[in-house]
This record gives sequence, structure tokens and C-alpha cells, in this order.
Amino acid sequence: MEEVIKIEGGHRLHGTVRISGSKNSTVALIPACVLGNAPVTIYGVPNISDVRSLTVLLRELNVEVKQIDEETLYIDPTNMENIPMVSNAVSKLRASYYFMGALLGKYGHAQIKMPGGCYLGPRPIDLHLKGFEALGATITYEHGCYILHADELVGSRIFLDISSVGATINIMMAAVYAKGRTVIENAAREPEIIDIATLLNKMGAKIHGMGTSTLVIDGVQELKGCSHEIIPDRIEAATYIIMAAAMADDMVIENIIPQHIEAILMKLEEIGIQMKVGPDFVEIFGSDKELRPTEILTKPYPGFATDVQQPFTTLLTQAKGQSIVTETIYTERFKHCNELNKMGADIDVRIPNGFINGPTRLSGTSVVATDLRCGAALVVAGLMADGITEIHDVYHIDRGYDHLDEKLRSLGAVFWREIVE
Ligand SMILES: CC(=O)N[C@H]1[C@@H](OP(=O)(O)OP(=O)(O)OC[C@H]2O[C@@H](n3ccc(=O)[nH]c3=O)[C@H](O)[C@@H]2O)O[C@H](CO)[C@@H](O)[C@@H]1O
Ligand SMILES: C=C(OP(=O)(O)O)C(=O)O
Repeated sequence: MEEVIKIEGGHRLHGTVRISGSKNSTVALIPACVLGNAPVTIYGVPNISDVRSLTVLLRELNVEVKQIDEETLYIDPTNMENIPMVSNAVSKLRASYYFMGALLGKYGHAQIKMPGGCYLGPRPIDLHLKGFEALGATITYEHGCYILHADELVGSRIFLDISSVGATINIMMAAVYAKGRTVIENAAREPEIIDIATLLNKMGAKIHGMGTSTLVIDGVQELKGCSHEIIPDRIEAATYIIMAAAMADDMVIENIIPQHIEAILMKLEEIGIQMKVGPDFVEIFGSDKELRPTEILTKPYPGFATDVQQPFTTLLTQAKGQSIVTETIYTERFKHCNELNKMGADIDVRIPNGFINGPTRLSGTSVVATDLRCGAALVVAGLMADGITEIHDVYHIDRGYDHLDEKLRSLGAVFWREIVE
């Protein structure tokens, strides 16, 4: 027995959709909250399974978690215990690895199982570990568990070979209490990193340079409680904008920071999508002509986000001519193309490129969400396709899209879930 998503394609979308708090911020903000010894309240928390998994992990550490209202989480680590993190919840998401930095920073000791998350090809964490070692930690790997230990963490100068989002955040958390100054060079500059650093600074940390490639962290002795509003999800925003570009004559995507998705908006304009960009919304008017093909190169922020590559590929199946997508962050992130080809797309994958020949008519069939954004790509495809699309392994999609069913139905989509054998 399995729950599947079913979409009857071809219905035009219209109206307004409100974007939720950022998944990729939230999953790091929650572990960051336990660095102090006082309650933190976070507003704008998306209702996604990654948050539910993190809540389970917090409770296992004896952290008090209260859902104040639909979007507000109260996290009180006053009675927290540094228990080895070996439960199944750890492997349900990639972001459980942020407890490495948080626990190492707070207690000088962490024991945690291998994290999970979407398989996008190999997802190494060597840069996280090198950063912890530079701060004075020793790391061993025993029976599927990382054991990190430091008698004292001391600030250090760390150069990241790749500007990894995960490594930047994890090292920043470990360094918050480290003695003296830590400098992370070639740090990632994603908006989510600014969000985490902003929360930590409200808690009393001394972090400078966020949003630039040099992060400076001056160790402090104590962190306090605070409250914090999560930034809007730029990937969710881009996903709905792509849906609108494909299927709407007039649709508004609100509660966004347009600057965070500039690379995506510019690509959409380049292929012929008409839009109006406001201070916190984008209005999409679709296209009155056939879409033009383009080339996409995924890059760290402010470049074209790898997470948006997959749903954007679906849109490019409607462009006249050949589009080329080059994936530079996760070169194997192309599983969605096999599924789109089952629906009638013509995509030739030669890693790290996808050659998309269009336009092709998409037809509903049975497909598998092999990962979160593959799922998003298939939802976009299902909205566009003739007939009914049945999406399997929807738990991937539920890791990252808050109230997907309600939002899509309110826009006029014919979207439902069914339990199938
Ligand atoms: C730069 C980038 O686009 N990062 C995205 C990536 O972050 P995520 O945190 O997953 O990935 P990183 O930014 O850490 O990794 C960027 C690149 O560095 C490599 N790497 C990373 C860590 C490490 O220790 N060793 C190593 O080699 C990765 O394999 C990858 O090729 O996925 C997230 C969720 O999908 C997105 O929100 C991020 O925007
Ligand atoms: C792959 C993603 O998530 P995660 O890194 O949490 O697996 C994503 O957000 O697109």
C-alpha cells in the first residue's frame, strides 16, 4: 500500500500563492537553536516532514519543543542531554548533520549516525569534518557513527576548497563558542547562511561577513534566547513561478525576496515569460509566443540554484529548439529526466549535461519522485500533461513543500492523493 499523488493536467492556474518559510534555512535554524541554554521561538516554520523529523531528534535530546501555532515553534534546550544520535530519524534527512556542529560547539562532543537526505550522487561531508578538525576536534567513524571530540575548540583560519553551504553552516555553529577568532574563507554566500548567522547573532554570537565569502566568528562564552522569523523559501518560490510560467495567464507569487531568485527570473525572461516584479511578489503573465530555448549552468548563489534546475527542466520541454542544462553542483542530478521522458519529453542526459529538445507534448503516466526536486519537476509536468499523472514516492516531495495540496488546489489545479496497492 502506498500513497501517490494524482494530477489531472491541462487546467489553467490563476490567483495568488503565499510562499512559506525556507526549508533549507529551517533545517539548520532548528539545530542552531540548541546551541544556547534558553528558549528560542521561530516564526514562519514550514509544515514539512523534515521539520517533523528534526522535532523527533530534538525530543530525543530532551529538548522541549512546542508548536505554538501552525507556523511557530518554541524550542527550549534548558534540560538538553547530549545523547548519541543514532535513531532512524537521523537518516531521514541530510540536515541532521547540523547537529554535529551544534553539539560539538556546545559540548565538545557529538556522536551521530550518517545523515540521510536526497540522493543526488555522492554527497561528501569531508569539508565539514576538516573544518571541525581545524578547530581542534578529533573525529572517528565507528559502526556507522561519527564521533567528534574536542577538549577545547580554538578559533582557526579555514579555507573551504568548495563553497559548501552545509560545511559553512556546520563550521560556523561549531565555532560560535571556540576560543578566539575563526575565519572561514571561500564561505558559501547563500541567503540561508545569512539567516542562520542572524539567528545566532540574536542569540549573542559574534559573526561578521555573512553574505560574503569571508565569515568571521569571534567566540563567545554564552548564548541567550531570542525569537526569529525565517526567510521565505526561494526554491518553493521558484517552483510556483515555474508552474505559473507553464500554466497561468496571471498568477501572483507573494511573500518572496525577488533578489534571492534573480538568476531564475532572468532566465524566465530570456525564454519569453512576461512578469512584473514587486518588492515582495512576482506576477507571472505566461507567454504569448512559443518559449525560446536556453542554456543553464547551475552555480552557487547568486548563480542559478541547483535545486531549481529540475523543475526548470520541465518548463524547457516546451521551448522550441534545444536547451542545455549543465549541472555543476551535483553532476548526477538528472534522474527527473528519465521520468520526464516517460511522459513524452525528449531529454538526452550526458552527465553533467541534459540536452532538452522541444517542444514536446507531455502525457500523464505513472512516474517516480526519485528525490525532492525531481518530485517538483514531476508536479509541474503533471499540471501541463494531457490526462492523469500518478507520482510515486511522494515522501520526497513532502520533505520540502508546505501545504502543497491546498496551495495547488487553490490555484485551480486538479490534484489529489490516493492510496494504491
Ligand atoms: C552550492 C549549492 O548549490 N548548494 C546547495 C546544496 O547544498 P548542500 O549543503 O547539499 O551542498 P553543499 O553546498 O554543501 O555542496 C556543494 C558542493 O560541494 C561538495 N561538497 C560539499 C561538502 C563537502 O564536505 N564536500 C564536498 O565535496 C558537494 O558534493 C557539492 O558538489 O544543496 C542544498 C539543498 O539541495 C541547496 O539548498 C544548496 O544551495
Ligand atoms: C536536495 C534537497 O534537500 P536536502 O539537501 O535536504 O536533501 C533540496 O532541498 O533540494
